Amino acid sequence: MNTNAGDTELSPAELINYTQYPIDQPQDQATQAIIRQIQVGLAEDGCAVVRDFLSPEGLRALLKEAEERSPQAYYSQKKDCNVYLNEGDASLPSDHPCNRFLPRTNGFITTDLFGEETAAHRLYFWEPLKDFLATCLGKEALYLYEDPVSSMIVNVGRPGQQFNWHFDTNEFTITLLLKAAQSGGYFEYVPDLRSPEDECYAEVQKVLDGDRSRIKRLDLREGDLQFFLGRFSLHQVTANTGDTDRLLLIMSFTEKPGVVGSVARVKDLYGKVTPAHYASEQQKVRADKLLD
Ligand SMILES: O=C(O)CCC(=O)C(=O)O
Ligand SMILES: [Fe+2]
Repeated sequence: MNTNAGDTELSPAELINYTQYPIDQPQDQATQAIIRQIQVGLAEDGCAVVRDFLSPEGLRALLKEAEERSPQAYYSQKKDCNVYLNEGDASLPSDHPCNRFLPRTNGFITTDLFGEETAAHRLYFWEPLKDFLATCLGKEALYLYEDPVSSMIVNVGRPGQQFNWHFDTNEFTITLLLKAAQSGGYFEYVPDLRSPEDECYAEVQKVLDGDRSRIKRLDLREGDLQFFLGRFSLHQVTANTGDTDRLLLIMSFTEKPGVVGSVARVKDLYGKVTPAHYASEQQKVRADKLLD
């Protein structure tokens, strides 16, 4: 029984636009076509959008859950962040990307606020979704991001709020836009700005210095699914210039099992850490040696 929605509980397949995207049937022609579309998008610019991925009922249920929880969103005390969302590096010059701090004012509804009874939880833990994403990425398997605070979250962008240029900890993210900003609140990104082998500091610096030549802006609409490689593509959300909140559901996946965010980053962004964060600090699992 769904105690939140007060109406019939929707199955994961009912949350999505299943007729168009029967993703639990990998051999279906429609699924094959959408996999190809995503693969082309990812290869061309590290990002792909699936229009109207959510069913109208699914969008309604997920939005309702997010709106109910948005008063509990966490807003960091620290408002100036670098692209690595870490403390910076005093041994480097002040204009080095590690020491360039920009305003970040958005908030997050964290994973722990979405119990097992929620539609968001059901969708995130739906095995066919994970398998579908792995196929799109040409990987044998994909793993849920095991961070108990930030694996599946909602980014809340109130009027005036923004999220600075940054890289994610986890490799793959899907986002579902639940409520668009009336104006502003654009997702902008630079595909593949860094690679697992190279931080590409000079290229990061150019973006921070205002070079927009490599920047792409996404046309994302409510109910769309965005497929994104956030560990390698620098990205930001521009200021919400409308009068209503922008709400975006984020589900994260990793290449290796057992990835958990760093204590400092998670505490700062999401306001809480768990014993799992401290445990993973001793034995950090990452598929590369990049900063996060
Ligand atoms: O809100 C968005 O579109 C992206 C949020 C994001 O980049 C993040 O939470 O790491
Ligand atoms: Fe991000």
